[in-house]
Amino acid sequence: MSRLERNWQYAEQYPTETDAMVRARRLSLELGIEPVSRSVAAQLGGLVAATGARTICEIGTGVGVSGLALLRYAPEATLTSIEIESEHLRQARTVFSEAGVANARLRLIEGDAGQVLPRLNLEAYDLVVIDADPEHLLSYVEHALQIVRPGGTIAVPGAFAHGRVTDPAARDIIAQHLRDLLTTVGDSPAIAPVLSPAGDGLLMLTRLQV
Ligand SMILES: C[S@@+](CC[C@H](N)C(=O)[O-])C[C@H]1O[C@@H](n2cnc3c(N)ncnc32)[C@H](O)[C@@H]1O
Repeated sequence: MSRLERNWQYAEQYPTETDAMVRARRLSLELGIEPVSRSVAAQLGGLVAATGARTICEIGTGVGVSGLALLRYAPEATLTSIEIESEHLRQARTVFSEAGVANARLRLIEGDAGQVLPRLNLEAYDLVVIDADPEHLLSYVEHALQIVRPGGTIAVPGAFAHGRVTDPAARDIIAQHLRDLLTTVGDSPAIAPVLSPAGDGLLMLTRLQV
């Protein structure tokens, strides 16, 4: 194992999670739903804590691992989370309930993000997390830039597409979309981009107040 791999593995194993997060992660893996990794969960929770985010929107609830991380350090925050699979949402409701998250802090929307995002209020969210349907990522980022407030952040776990983005031989559409996105935001005067190697890559785009 190389030094960089050791560092990555150490960072992945470092975060401690609540019992509810551990249970949700186990359930997610049992159901074949890929949750955010431990270090990505920690970075999302840390981002909320650092920025004081109160209004959070997420695409891809899964069974709620990322949702629990987003709400972990922010008792005042509310989470709007969009999920296309009713069974995933049903499991997520149980996960949030067993974790003691009050219903008033949650708006769980069953539907296709492509249909739901245009209905959300403009500039209403401090943080938008996109963790679903990578084929439509570029469109989701465009919508997210509309609903996030100036100074707010869009977070994209899975930014390396299971390592394909960094593999020059990988030419599939999702890897290409992600490379296009990384190039576009890297040059944008309106966005501060940060690419973390946590998990499978975590891209964080802060909408500048220009
Ligand atoms: C990678 S999993 C999300 C994991 C979750 N963020 C977590 O960490 O626990 C992606 C989820 O997005 C959902 N999904 C896929 N396509 C979608 C779409 N078009 N709109 C909304 N949700 C979608 C899937 O059903 C799946 O539950």
